[in-house]
Amino acid sequence: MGGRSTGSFAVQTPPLHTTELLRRTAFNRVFAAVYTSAIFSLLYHHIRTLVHCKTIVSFSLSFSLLLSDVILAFMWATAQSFRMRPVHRKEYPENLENFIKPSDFPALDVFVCTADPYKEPPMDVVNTSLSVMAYDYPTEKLSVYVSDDGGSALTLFAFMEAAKFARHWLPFCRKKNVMERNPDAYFSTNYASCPESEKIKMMYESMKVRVEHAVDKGKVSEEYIATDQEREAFNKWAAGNFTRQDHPTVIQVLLENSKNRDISGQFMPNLIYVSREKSKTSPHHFKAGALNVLLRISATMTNAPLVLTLDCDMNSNDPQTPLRVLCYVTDPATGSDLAFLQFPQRFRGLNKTDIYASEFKRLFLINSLGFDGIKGPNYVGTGTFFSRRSFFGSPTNPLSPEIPQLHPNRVVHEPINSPSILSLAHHVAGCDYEHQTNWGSEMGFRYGSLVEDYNTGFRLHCEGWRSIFCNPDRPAFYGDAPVTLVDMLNQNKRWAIGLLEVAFSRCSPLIFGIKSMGVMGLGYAHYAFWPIWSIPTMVYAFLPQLALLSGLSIFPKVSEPWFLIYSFLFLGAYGQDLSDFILEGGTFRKWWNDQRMWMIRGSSCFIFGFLEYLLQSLGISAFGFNVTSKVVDDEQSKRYDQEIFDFGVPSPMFVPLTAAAILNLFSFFRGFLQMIGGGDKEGIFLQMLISGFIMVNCWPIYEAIVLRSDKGKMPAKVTVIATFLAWTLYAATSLIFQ
Ligand SMILES: O=c1ccn([C@@H]2O[C@H](COP(=O)(O)OP(=O)(O)O[C@H]3O[C@H](CO)[C@@H](O)[C@H](O)[C@H]3O)[C@@H](O)[C@H]2O)c(=O)[nH]1
Ligand SMILES: [Mn+2]
Repeated sequence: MGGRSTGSFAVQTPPLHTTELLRRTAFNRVFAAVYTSAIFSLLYHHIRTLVHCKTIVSFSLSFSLLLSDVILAFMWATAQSFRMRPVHRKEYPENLENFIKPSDFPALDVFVCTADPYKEPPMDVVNTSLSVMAYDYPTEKLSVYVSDDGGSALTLFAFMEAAKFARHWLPFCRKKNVMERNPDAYFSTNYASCPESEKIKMMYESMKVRVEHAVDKGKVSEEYIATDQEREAFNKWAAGNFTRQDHPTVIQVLLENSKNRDISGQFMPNLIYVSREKSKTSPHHFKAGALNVLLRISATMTNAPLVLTLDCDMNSNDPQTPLRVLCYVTDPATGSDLAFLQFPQRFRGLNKTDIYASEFKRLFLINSLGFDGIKGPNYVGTGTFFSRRSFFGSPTNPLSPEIPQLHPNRVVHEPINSPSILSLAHHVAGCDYEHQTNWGSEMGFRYGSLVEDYNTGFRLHCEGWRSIFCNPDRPAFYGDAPVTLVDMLNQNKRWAIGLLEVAFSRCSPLIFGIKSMGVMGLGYAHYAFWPIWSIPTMVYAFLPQLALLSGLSIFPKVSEPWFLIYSFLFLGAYGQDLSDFILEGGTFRKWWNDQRMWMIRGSSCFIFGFLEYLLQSLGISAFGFNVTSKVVDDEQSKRYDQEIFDFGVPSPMFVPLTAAAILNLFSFFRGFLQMIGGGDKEGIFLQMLISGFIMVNCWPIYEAIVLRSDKGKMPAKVTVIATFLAWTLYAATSLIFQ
């Protein structure tokens, strides 16, 4: 950080940001060395056993254990990239005034994506957008673009209403210095009640009633349409052949910052509704496609150098967030190779011990701190401030877009609502526009994976861009996490498929990634191969138990030194995981639930993701982006708040999970009988430990099968199929293990 001299005294300019290496780094490195030796000795043990196998059965058993442990070792080794150099950063937005005047702030384009008015209620999208429109940022530099992939008049209507409400809401927030600028969140807290706030609340409630009424009816009533201009906009839907998958582009400028003023007389930010052209014959590339259209439309209208991407549920919780971003962006020391700043995904309304581990503390926080000490965190799709330039080639090798109007350096002079701009905007939103261009491959958000966020961040890092992790004490954003098990598993299955698409692509992190960026590539490979976690999970959930049921001992005896290696490897990995978790503000109960969810993912959504990916690769089936529902019924949310697992909606993904639970129970009791009956105790001790540990983890499943009678209990169908599966496995293996 540079100094500044005042008169004859050299005064240190107060810093904009600081970075501190975490204290646990040294320990992490030593521990990694010790743990590596333990892994190698275990692998040696496995290979030795394998060589001495005399039968096919014992060979396959040993081979499965070896394969599982090799995969676990791979996961562990690649995860070390997150442990070698973790850092904490701090920003000091209060010092910003020493460096830059508000009139020199860079412009900011905010992208909000939504895709389905029934899974993502338009009122939620509106709340998210209002929360960023109310940022403490010069309004003439702020634009909010909403992408509606649902192509819904209901969402447009909600935004027409929001534009009117914003005229009151924005000055109110400024005047009262409200921190919570998402009206829904504000009015559900203990806000300071006064005549003015009550008046605004009434307006908010009546807007909500109109929007929800329209959503319930599935159309916008005549009485709600106020002007000819609005009617004209809705006429596009009335034309008859307008469907979600097939419709022309709709671009509606709802607020213009050189024209529209709020009730206090201040100009408003730009607000633009976009629903890109869709046609059944052109691929639309889901969210990445939507974001690229917004990149181009915003280029024609405002072309701000800073771009914030948000999911429709991710609303702002701190109006000063853009100022934190400026702490890095305006600092000359930051360098011109900064592609994006990532804020962690945080979630509103998680239950106390986070039973579905939706917080993803490792993914969104711990590992991001680790990456931050190297080249920076991976992009997680939302809460991300990009430099527009980073979408157009590497830091040293810029790519020119196919038309000059999209160039990231261009300054737009015309008003956004002028006919020439609008016609260009429609042109770049067309579904054939990207034909034979670099969009999605070298330019913009990258295609080819259902986790476009992971893929795009990965490719940017490979190109030589950096990123920064920004994790202020007051969370910058809050989003929604799925509150039913099946929603969570479906979301994670989509991620698994998307990750495998990158893992086995031309630019696999394992080869291309490590070649381009060393240790960072390892971290990316760790994520790409997440789904293969299902292999060791399934092996350890079934194999020792099936062996136990046949009275077969497959692990070292307690008295053998190899037993110590096993114990060290297990306790070491779990212990370090727990300590990372606690050091970053977690609790023991949350950690416990987190490790349980990893077992559950490994034996449900990851296997199914794996299979679906295979089927797609063989051309047998195709998958899409199945949007996570942000609506919950009261009963489900009650169960969630009571921390009860929700198996209510049957899913094939529950079957392996339930089969494992049943099998572990039986094998444990079989082993227990053997032990008290004076059989071999030492030989089956480890198998008993594993079964016992899994059983403790499976408690919610036993409860859901036997003890519960509410609607979230295990569907009988699943229990029957799982029991049959467990029994078949037992019958088959007991023949083989003879
Ligand atoms: O065709 C589509 C599909 C989705 N979306 C939007 O993408 C966002 C994320 O969708 P969601 O169903 O909430 O997915 P999640 O799995 O919860 O999201 C995580 O994972 C996604 C990648 O799978 C990332 O894009 C997200 O940013 C990240 O939060 C939402 O705003 C959607 O409206 C679109 O705009 N168009
Ligand atoms: Mn989401």
